[in-house]
Amino acid sequence: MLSTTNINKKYGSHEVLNFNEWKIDEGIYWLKGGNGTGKSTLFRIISGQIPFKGEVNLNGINLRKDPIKFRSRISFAEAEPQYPTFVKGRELIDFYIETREAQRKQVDELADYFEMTPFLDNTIGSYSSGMLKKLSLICAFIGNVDLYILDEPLITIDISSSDKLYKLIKEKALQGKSFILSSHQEVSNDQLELDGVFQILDKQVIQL
Ligand SMILES: Nc1ncnc2c1ncn2[C@@H]1O[C@H](COP(=O)(O)OP(=O)(O)OP(=O)(O)O)[C@@H](O)[C@H]1O
Repeated sequence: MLSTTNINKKYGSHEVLNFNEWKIDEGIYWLKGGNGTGKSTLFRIISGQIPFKGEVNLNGINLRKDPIKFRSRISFAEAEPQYPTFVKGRELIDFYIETREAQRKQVDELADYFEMTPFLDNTIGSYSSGMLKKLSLICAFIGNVDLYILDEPLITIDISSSDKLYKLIKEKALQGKSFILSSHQEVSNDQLELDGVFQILDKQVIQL
């Protein structure tokens, strides 16, 4: 479903990633790695957010040749989401509904599911860090994509929200959707049945 070849990423002269091949089939994957090893960088590369050397393909769609189509098949939730503080939650969600051509009913259900509906008419600047994270997760689940990339989805959200997130991931996986998530917290098989665990080590993605 996702394949990468000859990936090289440098910030100035600082080389962060350098590997030949990394592929995943449909499924749920956990990407591990210590602080600063390059997880967010890899996520930004495979979701088409930053320049890099190499090739990325998703279900036959090449990121360089068909960037708009490629991005329409991926959802990326940043580890530390940043939005303009004066924007209301609902306005951000409306933007996603429009750009992702999603059904409002599906989104209303998602907002209810994560108990965010009462806060959607407040500005994002008034949100707690957990509320902000939940809003970013709701946005990531808006629309219909093939691959969800969730960078540290568990940070700042409470246990009940984590359980809800696991449940949602399982439901989507049953519908054929794939997930790559990073987490410094252990992801056990009771919480989520993983199809693979990877780690970034010495600029390479290795399977554990
Ligand atoms: N925009 C940037 N400009 C310069 N260096 C960067 C930039 N983004 C990341 N880096 C550097 O690239 C390396 C990898 O950072 P990255 O954020 O990808 O790591 P990470 O594995 O996600 O870390 P963490 O677990 O701490 O979130 C770090 O050394 C970081 O300082």
